[in-house]
Amino acid sequence: MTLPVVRVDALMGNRNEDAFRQEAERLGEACARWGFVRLQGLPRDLNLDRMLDDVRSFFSLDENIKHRLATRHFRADSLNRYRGFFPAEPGEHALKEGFELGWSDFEPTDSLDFLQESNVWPDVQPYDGWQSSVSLYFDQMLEVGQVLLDGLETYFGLTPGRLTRHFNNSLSTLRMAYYPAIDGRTNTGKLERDGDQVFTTPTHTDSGILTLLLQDRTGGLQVRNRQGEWMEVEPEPDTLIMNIGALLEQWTGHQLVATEHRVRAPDRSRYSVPFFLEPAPNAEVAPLTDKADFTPFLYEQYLKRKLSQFVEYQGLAGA
Ligand SMILES: O=C(O)CCC(=O)C(=O)O
Ligand SMILES: [Fe+2]
Repeated sequence: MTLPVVRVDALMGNRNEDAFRQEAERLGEACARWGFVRLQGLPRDLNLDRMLDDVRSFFSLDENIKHRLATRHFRADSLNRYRGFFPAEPGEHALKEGFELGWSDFEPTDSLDFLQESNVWPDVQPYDGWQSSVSLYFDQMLEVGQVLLDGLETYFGLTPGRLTRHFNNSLSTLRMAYYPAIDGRTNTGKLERDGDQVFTTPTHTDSGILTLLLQDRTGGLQVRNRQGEWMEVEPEPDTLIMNIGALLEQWTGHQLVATEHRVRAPDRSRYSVPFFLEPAPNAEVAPLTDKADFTPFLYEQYLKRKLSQFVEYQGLAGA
């Protein structure tokens, strides 16, 4: 069994209305049934191989350069608590390094509110133009995300803009991730296990709206289907994996599902790039369908509550 394919080109640009409706229906059904989709027919100017090269070159930077970007949880004198680098922590529940960025246009401010936190960038770039290449990828993910939301509006018969309008000034996060190879000497302490398999990202659902995942050719991503069986999502060229987050599940009254997934520990280095599409802080989350029944709230309230559950973010202003 493989995940359904949705063609992004059918949902974009000079679109043919019939093809658009048909693809929006496929997208909605796949998100309702699986919560996971393979995206193909991606924009021509989106260069996935280049992004993976950019990620590998970031993690090959000198350790000191990366550590200067670490968040305060890992580096006491850091000004950043939200956006930045996190090192691998052998013995913990996950085993990966990461570097997280938000919307590239945030200006540095001295506000204590982490929602105002600006990006940090390496003081030595892997190559000239690396930062603009990564920023371009961020903008392209935001655009693909909007195209998909546009399709979901059609699937649910919503007024155009009902969802998409909440994504200007988005709080979306781009994460570059590096999973070191594990071997017999690795401290696998608290890592999740299932039979003889070990997982460097434990079973979870994503918390936001939707995730656009680029993975290299190593493999290891597993998704739990409706029967409760784990299936492997094989890497494929020119493909992104999309999955629904818990907030969109709630927003749609559980008509779309946030599906559990996990990542098996690799025996060689693995690189992946999840882009977590998130609304603007002041987006009002109010029932989207008549199946949804909850009191409206602002996205920033949800985010602060979520983050306060993660030890890395303890002490965030207002969290
Ligand atoms: O690295 C991956 O392939 C997926 C990671 C993931 O599920 C996550 O960061 O939420
Ligand atoms: Fe995830």
